Amino acid sequence: MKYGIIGYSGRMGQAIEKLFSKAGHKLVYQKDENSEKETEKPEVIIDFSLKEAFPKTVRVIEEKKVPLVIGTTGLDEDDFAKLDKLAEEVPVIQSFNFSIGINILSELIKKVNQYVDQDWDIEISETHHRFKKDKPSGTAIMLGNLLDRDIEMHSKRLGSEFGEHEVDFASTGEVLTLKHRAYSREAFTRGALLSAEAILDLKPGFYSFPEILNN
Ligand SMILES: NC(=O)C1=CN([C@@H]2O[C@H](COP(=O)(O)OP(=O)(O)OC[C@H]3O[C@@H](n4cnc5c(N)ncnc54)[C@H](O)[C@@H]3O)[C@@H](O)[C@H]2O)C=CC1
Ligand SMILES: O=C(O)C1=N[C@H](C(=O)O)C[C@H](O)C1
Repeated sequence: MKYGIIGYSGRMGQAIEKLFSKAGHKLVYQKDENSEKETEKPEVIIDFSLKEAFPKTVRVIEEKKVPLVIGTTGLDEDDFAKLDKLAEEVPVIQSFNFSIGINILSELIKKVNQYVDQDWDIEISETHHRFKKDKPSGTAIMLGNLLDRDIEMHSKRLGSEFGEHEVDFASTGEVLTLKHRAYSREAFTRGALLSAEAILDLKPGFYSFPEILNN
């Protein structure tokens, strides 16, 4: 597969290239804040850049009309409206967290949510590396949106932590804690690879990562 990366020089861009080349795929397009290089037209573009890069990502996909796998966080409703527009022309797979574990955690949270009433306190904590620009994480926001109330979020920025998310449910007599921790960026790049390979067979439309996992 010929693929492109927007956010090539970043932590995720570099991790994507490492896993994709191991899988035998060919990098033909790369874009960063101040550079862009294309040797052939890509069959799919992977975006792990930044919120401020998003308008340019939209323009690149509008121009190249190729499928998009996007993991960039910090996107707002207007950005999602632009993704929906792109998805009229090409398949788009979006996830704030491409790890299998977080998608399992999401299902567990939906289950617990059926049992806890207003007598239970619920709080979410996330820990990431010191260089992460957005706070709270996109994953924490996504997990919070699975619950039927506004959730207190706590963020730590420590060293080179790859990503830890903890959801605590507490009544006055007990605490139930669900936690996921990434030990490597491969936790995310594996899901991005699965999505990039799957998207080649998809019709135009907006797809979540769970939809790809369940296929
Ligand atoms: N969905 C998921 O599974 C995951 C999502 N992420 C998200 O991916 C994004 C990138 O994370 P990192 O690689 O750690 O960040 P980073 O800061 O290491 O890399 C950001 C990249 O974006 C590029 N960039 C910045 N402005 C740009 C612009 N205007 N045009 C094009 N490129 C531009 C930079 O050159 C750099 O290559 C973040 O939003 C992060 O939250 C990170 C890990 C997993
Ligand atoms: O910036 C990161 O590293 C990560 N960001 C994503 C997020 O904001 O949820 C996903 C993962 O936790 C790693």
